[in-house]
Amino acid sequence: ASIIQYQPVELTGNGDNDCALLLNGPGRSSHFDYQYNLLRGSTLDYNGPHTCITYAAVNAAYLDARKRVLVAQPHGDWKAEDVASVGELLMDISINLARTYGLSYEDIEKGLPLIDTSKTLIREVCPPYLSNVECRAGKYRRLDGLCTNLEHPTWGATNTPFTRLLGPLYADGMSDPRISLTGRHLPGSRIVSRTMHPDQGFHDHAGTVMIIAWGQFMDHDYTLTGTPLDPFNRNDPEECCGKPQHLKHPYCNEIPIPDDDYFYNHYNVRCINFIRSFPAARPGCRLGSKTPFNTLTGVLDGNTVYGVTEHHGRKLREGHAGLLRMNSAFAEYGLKDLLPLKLDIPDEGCTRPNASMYCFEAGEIRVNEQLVLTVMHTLMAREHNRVARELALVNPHWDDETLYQEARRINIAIIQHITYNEFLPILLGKDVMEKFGILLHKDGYWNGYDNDVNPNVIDAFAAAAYRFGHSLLPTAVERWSKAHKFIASKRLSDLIRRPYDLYRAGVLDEYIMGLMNQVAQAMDDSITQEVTNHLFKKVGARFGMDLVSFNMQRGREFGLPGYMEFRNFCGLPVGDTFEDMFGSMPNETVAKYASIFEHPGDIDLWSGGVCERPLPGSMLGPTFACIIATQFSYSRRGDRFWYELPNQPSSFTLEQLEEIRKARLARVICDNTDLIDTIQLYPMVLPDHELNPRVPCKSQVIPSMDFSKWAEFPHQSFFDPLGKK
Ligand code: HEM
Repeated sequence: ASIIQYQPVELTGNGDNDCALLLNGPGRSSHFDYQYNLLRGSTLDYNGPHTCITYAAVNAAYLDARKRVLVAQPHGDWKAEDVASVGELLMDISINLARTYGLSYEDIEKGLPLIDTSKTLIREVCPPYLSNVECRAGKYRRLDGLCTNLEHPTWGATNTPFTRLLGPLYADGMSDPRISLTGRHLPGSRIVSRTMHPDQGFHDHAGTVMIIAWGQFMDHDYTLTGTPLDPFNRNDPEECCGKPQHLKHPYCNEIPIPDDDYFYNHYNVRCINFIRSFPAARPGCRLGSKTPFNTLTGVLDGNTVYGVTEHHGRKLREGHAGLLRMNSAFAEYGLKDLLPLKLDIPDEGCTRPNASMYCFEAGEIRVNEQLVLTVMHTLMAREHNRVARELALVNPHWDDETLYQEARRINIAIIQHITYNEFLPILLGKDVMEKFGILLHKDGYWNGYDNDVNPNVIDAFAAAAYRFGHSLLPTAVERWSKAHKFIASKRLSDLIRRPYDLYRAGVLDEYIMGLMNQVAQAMDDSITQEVTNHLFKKVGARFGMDLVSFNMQRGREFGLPGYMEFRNFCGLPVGDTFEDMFGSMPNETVAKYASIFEHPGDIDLWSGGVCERPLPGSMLGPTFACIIATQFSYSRRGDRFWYELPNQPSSFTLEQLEEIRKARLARVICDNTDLIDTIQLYPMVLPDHELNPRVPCKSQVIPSMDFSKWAEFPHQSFFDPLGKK
């Protein structure tokens, strides 16, 4: 096979008939042949004459696409739907060129993105944040993540494409959801869900529900896929099932439910609504196949607390003393504040029993997805205000902005430290962390920032691997007393989008006590029916939706290749037959796969990943461990604001860094709750007399940070020993 070479062409005269892209061979097919996906271009014969795609051809495709696609050109912030309109236009142009020139898989994936579209009419509509951002190195990171990397301003920023670990597998080579390697349909997502992921309820041996809470809180720091939303209540549109084609939402990709479904057939449910993701506009508005995009930042930057736009960020602030706005509902009892009420668009992500009940507002829109998550948001918002007050004591001359930014910088460092110091060692285990270079330094600076690492979220992380948490979900969530005694529990589905228990004084602390004392479900193929049959159940309804089906449907519509390809990427043994899988998962699991899939290469990544046997010392099997560790490595090495770094405007002093290293989740809980006075050292693991003892909050076994290390001598003009000013 010949080596494929693409030649992006340097324009000097910018003539319309100059080549924008030279293909080393002729066009091969006038339609997208799924075979090309399978062959991935590797055995194609490229011995023909060169094919030249001219700037004139790109411009013609652009003008043609503009007739079909209405492109948004907002003056202020670019919202996901605005970006998507440009994404749709770019897809239309790419499809047009692919058809005209009969482009192969390889041409679409590697050739089209080489065209410099800033030399075409496309530049008229390219969002400014994707085409020309000037960065200056400052002390504080931007909320939208732009300029995290000074040379590549969009790396890690909001509303930019997910990173592909492997080239996508779309049925049409461009955007249609993946189909079987045989060219036929895959088994429906619900069939995979009910066959492979029934509710068996095994428990983990040591991990507490706090892992789930922190895990989901981290997920919401990382990833929220851009999808169309209902313009009124900002929830997923429900315009797929049962609608005639012409009334369906254009992004519908509904999930059929077989007639014989053991659960949904009782309620005559034959279909579950599902909406596809938006197409991204790539940086520089480059062409290519559909890539979904992330509306959050790829770095860990506490957007859960602070938001990702200036407008939202401002709204969350009190406006003085660097504080975040809170709701002092229990001030009369001397109890700590709750998050503020979500008053605008109150139904967004919130199931309200009546018009006088409100959910909560925080930096991330899914704060009310389930009560336990709301609890974590409350803790970290309280922590911000606690840090801001401490800083004000040592620096009374600091204004609102300085206090806010400094408290934010410290709070983000605390989140990063707890994640890598307490959460990842339990999730991945020390061996995996060592292998992927993500063990923290114990002292001194860590000088590992790498300008060439893009911290954007990996597609397979968002659409599959980091959804491992769905396997840990319990059927009921428990409340415990401060004396570590069980009080009561509530069904998980009754807490999803219904965080109202928190309006009862003292209950937040009881949930936190529960999080630390209740054991999580095992990380395995079994998933609670609370989310496979009852997800987002409406008030009074007896059934809901299926999260496991969503995971599969999302992976397919993202164009994620199958589980086997990711094993291969991770250097793990792969095979062409089901028997080849016996080593990595139980025999019965393999047999069940063989009963529904035609080819082992078709198995969905999320499904295969949760079925793998965990690695020693880890909660995860090798494929998920590899994808998740890769992401956490990118997010550290690609973050110019990472808290351990030296020599950056944002760097802490060594003394301050030593204080940040004292941060512990147990201390955050002790400092930001009302009743809790004893706690195990590592709240994500069950208490144990020897390994994880309970200690009093006031004991210095759980150290506190010393904020005097942030004391700054007032600037000369503030300092007036004679008291004349
Ligand atoms: C009761 C708890 C939870 C509920 C109700 C829930 C529900 C959901 C839903 C509805 C989606 C969107 C599915 C789609 O349309 O593709 C989702 C996505 C996701 N979930 Fe969960 N989830 C929960 C817990 C968790 C946990 C504990 C983790 C991780 C530790 C997690 C990780 C993710 C990730 C990474 C995504 C993809 C986000 C995106 O890019 O849009 N979830 N979850």
